[in-house]
Amino acid sequence: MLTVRAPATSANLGSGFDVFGVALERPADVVRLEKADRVTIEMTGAGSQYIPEDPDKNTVGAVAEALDAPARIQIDKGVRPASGLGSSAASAAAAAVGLNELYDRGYSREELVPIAAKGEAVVSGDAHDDNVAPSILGGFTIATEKGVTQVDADIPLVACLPDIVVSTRDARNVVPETARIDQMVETVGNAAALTTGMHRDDPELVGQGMHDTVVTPARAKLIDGYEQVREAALAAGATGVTISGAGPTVIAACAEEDRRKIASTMLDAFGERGVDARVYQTRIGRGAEVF
Ligand SMILES: Nc1ncnc2c1ncn2[C@@H]1O[C@H](COP(=O)(O)OP(=O)(O)OP(=O)(O)O)[C@@H](O)[C@H]1O
Ligand SMILES: N[C@@H](CCO)C(=O)O
Repeated sequence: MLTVRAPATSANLGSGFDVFGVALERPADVVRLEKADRVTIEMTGAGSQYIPEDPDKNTVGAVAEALDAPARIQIDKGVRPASGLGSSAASAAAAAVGLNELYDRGYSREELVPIAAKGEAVVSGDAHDDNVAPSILGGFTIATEKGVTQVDADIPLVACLPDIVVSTRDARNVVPETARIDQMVETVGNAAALTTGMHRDDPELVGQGMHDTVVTPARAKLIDGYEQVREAALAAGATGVTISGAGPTVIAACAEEDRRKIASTMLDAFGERGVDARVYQTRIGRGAEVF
């Protein structure tokens, strides 16, 4: 029996739609695996009642098939599904790292990223790397068609998850098909600022680079209270605020000393809209760990 802890992740970070991602120190999925004749899946934890245990419908099933690694897989969800915190990716990342070790397949962490992404294809129809890459590698990741670049970074974050469900499929349907040239120029500048900020562990620059006028405004309409929560977090000292992944989690970058105040302010702002929420005071963290 092998145990893997794979972290939640936040994709996009505003200016890096389908490209940027970060691993969060918490929450995380904990997955236990042991060799078996066929794949079986048992789910417990946050939102597990909504997740199919059928290997054809669960992200870990596709990973086990890709690695030709049948196993009894027990998943304890720390990351609620349809959260924007890479819930489906955390399980897939844990399965890829764990089954690779259990069956001694010999893949590097980088090579496991596209394998784990096959699990993501099961739920969103597309094999995105931007959640599985940070969940496997940790830190800040840049996923392009050429592969993944990873940077260790240390930025305090607040992730506020409202009691709203946004599926990745629905959130992808509202993404505009085109952008104006001035929006493209702004996005390139912000993405460059954010990347530099990650290299320097600079929350100011990272927050500045999270601004996005293309995808985020379209998706914000799916999250009741988004604008109010964003404004409240900025007023409490957040250096940048955006939608985490496909939402509904709202994520803020900040200095360490402002994190607690920002967290309670975001909860209050959702509360004022009558929306229950929970908040994670977290930071950029490590990738999947095997115990
Ligand atoms: N192991 C798994 N863990 C979580 N969700 C799973 C798993 N396997 C299949 N699913 C399905 O995936 C869907 C959730 O994935 P989705 O991509 O919409 O959300 P997310 O992973 O939390 O968010 P995001 O990718 O935006 O960060 C749900 O329909 C859920 O039933
Ligand atoms: N980049 C993806 C992340 C969710 O899988 C999106 O925002 O749709």
